[in-house]
Amino acid sequence: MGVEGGDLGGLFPGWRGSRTSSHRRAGCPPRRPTPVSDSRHVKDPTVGRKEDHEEPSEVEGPAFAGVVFNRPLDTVFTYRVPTRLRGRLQPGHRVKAPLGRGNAAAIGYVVSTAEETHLDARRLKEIIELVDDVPLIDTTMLDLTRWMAGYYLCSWGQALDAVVPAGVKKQAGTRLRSLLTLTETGRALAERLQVREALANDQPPPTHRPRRRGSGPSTSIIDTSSSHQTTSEDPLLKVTPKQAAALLTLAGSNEPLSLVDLCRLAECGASAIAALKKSGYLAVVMRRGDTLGPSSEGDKVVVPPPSPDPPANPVSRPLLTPEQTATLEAMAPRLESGGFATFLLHGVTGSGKTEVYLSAIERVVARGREAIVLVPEISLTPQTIRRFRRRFDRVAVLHSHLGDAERHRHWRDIASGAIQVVVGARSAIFAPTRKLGLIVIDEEHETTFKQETVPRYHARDVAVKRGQLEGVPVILGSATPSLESWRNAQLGRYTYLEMSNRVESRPLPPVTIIDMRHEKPEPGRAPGGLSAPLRDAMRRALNDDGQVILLLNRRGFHTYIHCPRCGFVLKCDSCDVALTHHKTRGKVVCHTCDAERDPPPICPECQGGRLSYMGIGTERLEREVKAEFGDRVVRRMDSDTMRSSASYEQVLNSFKEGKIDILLGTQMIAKGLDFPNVTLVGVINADTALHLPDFRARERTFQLVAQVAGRTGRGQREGRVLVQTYSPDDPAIVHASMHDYVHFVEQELPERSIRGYPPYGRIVRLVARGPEEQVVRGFLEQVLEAIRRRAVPGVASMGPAPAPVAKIRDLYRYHAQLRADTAKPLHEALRWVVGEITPPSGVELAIDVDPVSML
Ligand SMILES: Nc1ncnc2c1ncn2[C@@H]1O[C@H](COP(=O)(O)OP(=O)(O)OP(=O)(O)O)[C@@H](O)[C@H]1O
Ligand SMILES: [Zn+2]
Repeated sequence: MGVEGGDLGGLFPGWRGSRTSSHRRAGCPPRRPTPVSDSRHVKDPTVGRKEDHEEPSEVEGPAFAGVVFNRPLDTVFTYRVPTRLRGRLQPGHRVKAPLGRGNAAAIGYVVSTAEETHLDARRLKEIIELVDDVPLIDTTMLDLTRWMAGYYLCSWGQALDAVVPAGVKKQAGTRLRSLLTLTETGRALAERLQVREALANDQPPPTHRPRRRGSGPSTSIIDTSSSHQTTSEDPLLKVTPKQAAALLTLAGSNEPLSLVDLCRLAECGASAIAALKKSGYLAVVMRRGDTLGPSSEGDKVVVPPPSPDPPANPVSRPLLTPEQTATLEAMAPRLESGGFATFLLHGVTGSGKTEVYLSAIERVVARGREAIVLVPEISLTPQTIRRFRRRFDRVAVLHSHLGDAERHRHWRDIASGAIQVVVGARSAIFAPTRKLGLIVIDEEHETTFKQETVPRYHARDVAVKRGQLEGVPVILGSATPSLESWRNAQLGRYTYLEMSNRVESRPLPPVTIIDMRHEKPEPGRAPGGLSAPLRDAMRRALNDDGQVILLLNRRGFHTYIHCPRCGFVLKCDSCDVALTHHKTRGKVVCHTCDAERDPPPICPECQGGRLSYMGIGTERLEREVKAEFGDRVVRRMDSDTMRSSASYEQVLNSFKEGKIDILLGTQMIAKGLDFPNVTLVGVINADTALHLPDFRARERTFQLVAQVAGRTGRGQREGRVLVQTYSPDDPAIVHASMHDYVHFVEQELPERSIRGYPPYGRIVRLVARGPEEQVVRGFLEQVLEAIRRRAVPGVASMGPAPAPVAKIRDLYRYHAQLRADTAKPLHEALRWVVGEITPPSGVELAIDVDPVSML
């Protein structure tokens, strides 16, 4: 597949298909499906089926369509559009079409239509049918996905498929119902019946209504067994009274009716209907309707149910601080009259960034526009959602745990223009808004905006591209911007806006570093747990009726199990990862593949040593804290305890109401939370990410510490922060403790620059994985050799080498890196890999452009 010449647009610059059914000739028409077989031999029962009951008119609409598929094929396939679909089929439609040697029907996306093709039309295959009544994708999304395919080195079909949620593709929450309608002959007969009735009742006969088009956009006739009357006998005489009642009922109804409804309204039985169908008076149409919630039919607008929190009227808006006002004024021209611009809003924790987003959105909503707000999944807290729901009537929240049907309904509501604000995680950037006016990315530095499966896109960067395509402003907000965004602001690509003060001039909390190298391990206490200064500070805060947050970014009880006699470390059987001891469950668990087993009684290696359990995770910390502060209410928040969003919401509510004194947990508690009574934040181990083999390890550490420190001192009361570390001199820790982003950046950037790492250079990471180590390695070596042979100027390559996590789920992993000053040469060096390179069986190759994970 994909072996013929020709290119997709963007990545594949030759492609210039026409987007509309204009009469423009497709400049370099897409390739035909390979291998080309005469469509007359396509053995598909649906081909040539009589699908429409509209009379054949002169055929209108483009005769050819370019279609892409969710496969790693960098090809736009040209198909013939069958007569019955001409004029209906549009770019953005999903279609079923024969693909490949076997001509198996595959679902693809129409990306272009054309009147002509330079290919031999007779040899082209024909589209089988439309999958959806209306196009799922608009032209902006076609452009955006084409850009994604080019930038992230995947196929256009793969990018398109990622944009449409599964629930929408499956049309979850709706089902096809078969309904009955009159055929031509049925309608003629019904009209005669009406006349006969009218005459019998001595009334003027009804004027003949023009024939309605039986099929709306969501209707297709599937059974038109219109075996026209051949008998010479007048059919009027053969119709029974019950059949007549049924015909008259349908003639009087504006809509097709279900069998049940028709029988009820006409007071007839199913046999009368069956007879009418058999005589060709009735036909069955399929129509899609909702199975839940407010119904929608065809393309009617569905207004969602009111939000659970009714908008507080009048909405209480705080008086904006001077910095907030200045920020909004700087953005005002774009908010009020549109146009693309990217604003980097660098505001310290608690400076009121969210309030700025809300006010900015109000301005675009006021002029009838919509906004998309992206937040990291863990920030989709009830607290955040409530703030949006209070200010806007129609908010759609796109959680990752939405069911398919709900997601489908949100999608339709958004597409119908019924939603003002879409708040969601990464994939909400593809929300099908009608009149987009603003995109906001909160916590723009977060790594969760990067998708780790194909297409490996970064939602922040896609957002900027979408803003550019749609001509709308984009706000990137953070207290700790990514170095990429910082540099883009320095280069003038983004407009830099700063808010350096907390609201109401609250001070940023003082941070104390505790050097754990000098903390003496006390008998009975976990080394690396609560230090004496932290215990003191906790006691003081609690005695003062303050609340405490403790961050430890490791779950489990012991984090490391080894044999002191032979040095053996207990690892997962399937992954190159040390196992964590979960004491409550009584298991050792792999945090990579989730496999768990009983802890071995003795060292499995030397069969003699007793295993020693080391390290501290949140489970052990919880026990320590409870032992120390027995009279206090302690809650742990990590993915082991927070199995549902309900438990998350419940804990946060209790904490807010002061029913919890000490909240401890992983990064889940580090971000976005806004609780005024938190007077102490303790970081148990600031170094968990510091020594990872990742050039961003320092940046991540800085961000985490600065963000969690920002959770205190947010109310009337002052807060303080204690940071336990074994690396007290590391710049990430030192600068975070001084809330000094700028100095951190100034010292970090030169190191990146010297090594050619982002934000100065661009990276593409290749990861190959497979069950046999030598095969994986050999394959990646071949790929790199081929890349090196191409010798694209400016591209440096490194590797292959075993990935830092060398095995996951029994698959060996090798990685390699390509680097260049800009993205272009990297694309050039790698573009051919998509669609052309076939890894050996069992081996997969991931091409990760702008990777955020290096492990
Ligand atoms: N102008 C204002 N006057 C009074 N209170 C305000 C104002 N703006 C925001 N606040 C309040 O200050 C607190 C912090 O604001 P907000 O949550 O918007 O800050 P933030 O910068 O988004 O915080 P972070 O990045 O730390 O999560 C909130 O409780 C908010 O309601
Ligand atoms: Zn594992």
